[in-house]
Amino acid sequence: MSFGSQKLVHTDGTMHHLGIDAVTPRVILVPDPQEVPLYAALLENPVQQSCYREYATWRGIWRGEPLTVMSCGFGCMPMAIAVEELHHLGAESLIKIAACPAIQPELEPGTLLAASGAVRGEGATREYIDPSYPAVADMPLLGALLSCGVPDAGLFRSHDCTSLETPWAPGGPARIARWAELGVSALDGETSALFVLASILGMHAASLAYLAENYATGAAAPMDAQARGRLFTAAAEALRCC
Ligand SMILES: O=P(O)(O)O[C@H]1O[C@H](CO)[C@@H](O)[C@H]1O
Ligand SMILES: O=c1cc[nH]c(=O)[nH]1
Repeated sequence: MSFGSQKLVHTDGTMHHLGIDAVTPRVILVPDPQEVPLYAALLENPVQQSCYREYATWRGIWRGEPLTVMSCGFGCMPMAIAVEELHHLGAESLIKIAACPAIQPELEPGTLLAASGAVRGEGATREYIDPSYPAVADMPLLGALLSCGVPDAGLFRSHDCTSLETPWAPGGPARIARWAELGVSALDGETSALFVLASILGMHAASLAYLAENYATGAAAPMDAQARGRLFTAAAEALRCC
């Protein structure tokens, strides 16, 4: 499947936005390029492949298998570009990992939550396909996460207004309460684009959050080296099983 996606490359063969010309079939995506080396340090023989625009790419070995850790930038447009270009390079399975706020009171900060699907509360994916198209996780990859120590899955809301949908923004608590009433568990900025683009391009995608805070209760947990280790290990093991 290509959905009309065009492969845009520089004259040296590297992808127009990612700045790389090859990738492993399995990729872990992290919004912040500065966090990529922290996760890559958990691989054997980590090597930096490229650092271009907001896309930093490292590769290494996880329990005998090649694995890439790459930044996807913040928000749905950079994520959509990343998925398209990874598709052109032959990537097959993608898991995004990030720290996200929970919005249901029973969700404990410090726990992991996988996305079963995502509200398309952003503009990027509407440019690709009608809003009635679902943003859902790849079922085998989601199942692998749940078998690899992730206790639960729920709906994420991916949106373009991170600073407005907080408990301290004017009108923020009401916005959050509305989504909580509709069964949304957590907020993020990229999962809906990951799911929609992966679906239309025939790739496997999942999204995993470390719940660093809970907007409903005010509770928080540190996003530290131990938290990164748990998040990364669950994603790397799930990719290895699929
Ligand atoms: O783990 P970090 O970099 O905080 O990423 C999360 O935080 C961003 C917004 O602040 C979201 O887009 C989400 O994916
Ligand atoms: O919507 C979001 C996404 C990430 N972090 C936040 O605080 N809000």
